[in-house]
Amino acid sequence: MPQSNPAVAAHSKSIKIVVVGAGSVGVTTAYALLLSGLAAEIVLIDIDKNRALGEVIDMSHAAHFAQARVRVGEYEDCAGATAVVVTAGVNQKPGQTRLDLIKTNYKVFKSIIPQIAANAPDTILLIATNPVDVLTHAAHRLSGFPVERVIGSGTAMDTTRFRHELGKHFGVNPRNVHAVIIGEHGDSQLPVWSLASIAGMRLKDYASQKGIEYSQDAMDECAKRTRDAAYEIIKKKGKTNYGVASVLVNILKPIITNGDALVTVSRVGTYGGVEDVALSMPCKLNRNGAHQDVPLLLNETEREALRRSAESIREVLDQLEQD
Ligand SMILES: NC(=O)C1=CN([C@@H]2O[C@H](COP(=O)(O)OP(=O)(O)OC[C@H]3O[C@@H](n4cnc5c(N)ncnc54)[C@H](O)[C@@H]3O)[C@@H](O)[C@H]2O)C=CC1
Ligand SMILES: CC(=O)C(=O)O
Repeated sequence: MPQSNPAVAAHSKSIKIVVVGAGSVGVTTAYALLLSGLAAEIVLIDIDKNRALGEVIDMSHAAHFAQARVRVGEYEDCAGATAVVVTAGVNQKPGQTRLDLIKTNYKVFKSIIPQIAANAPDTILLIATNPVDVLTHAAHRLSGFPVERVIGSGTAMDTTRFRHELGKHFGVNPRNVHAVIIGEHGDSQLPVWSLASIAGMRLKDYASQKGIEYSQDAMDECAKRTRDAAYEIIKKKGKTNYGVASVLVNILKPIITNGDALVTVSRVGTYGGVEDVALSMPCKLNRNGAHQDVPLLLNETEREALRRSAESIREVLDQLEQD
């Protein structure tokens, strides 16, 4: 339902958000955004104009119960957008990794990112298309935008899943679990166990205080279910959409409201000594984009895992740059 918070409503009056890609992720995001009340205007762009139009007609009937206008657009309509969410491209088939999508989706990005940048030179790009880290890097290069204004949804999705798993395990609301997944939104992601806490206590201490059994095996199982969640969902229903749509709206919210929220998103930088790659660390999000002013105190094992994650992304980028 529309937001009743007056501060959010005041921000939202002039907010236009463009969603490129009116497939499953794009329309679920547009719908979640519509119901959030965060935007006054939502524009859908897709190479398949008929598909986008059908979605818009359907969603305009939902807009009746919200406070935003939804319409089909062209790249010229990106002008004045606070953010452009990019969800265009192919998704994984059962058994495929996210990195398997790179060739096809890089081609898609070469056709769409320059058009967005030409029409909306001051906007923020929010990338969801996979492999999201490699494509966040590509979008930075193809747009010429500063790194702060090219944000990949990254491990915001995995962090949400991780908190869900830990919340179930410890019997608390996931919002009260302070734990992050960093690195690649993919197989080399890593949980930051050394900083995970509930009610200000390390997980082991919380378990002991509550008389809950604690084992590293059970924790590793939570991390494994997090890492493999997309594979499992895709095997069963062919795609993922609700989780990512909510995560994208949660990233858009502090951008729209200048909220300074800390979210694990992907951004180009130097990680574990590996230069010029995009991967996720907690960033402060506001109207100017994603800011990496939250240095994590990782232990030696985590620093090494982060370096390996960064190197695996760098290898794909090197390959892409050679092709
Ligand atoms: N970052 C994340 O956490 C997640 C990312 N994804 C990724 O999002 C992407 C989209 O997934 P779905 O929506 O399920 O796919 P989909 O196939 O339902 O939709 C993709 C849409 O992109 C459009 N498209 C393709 N080429 C285009 C172009 N050149 N210009 C404009 N539109 C174009 C298609 O017409 C289609 O409507 C995939 O890469 C998927 O892996 C999916 C879920 C989570
Ligand atoms: C498909 C994907 O990247 C996800 O659901 O995490």
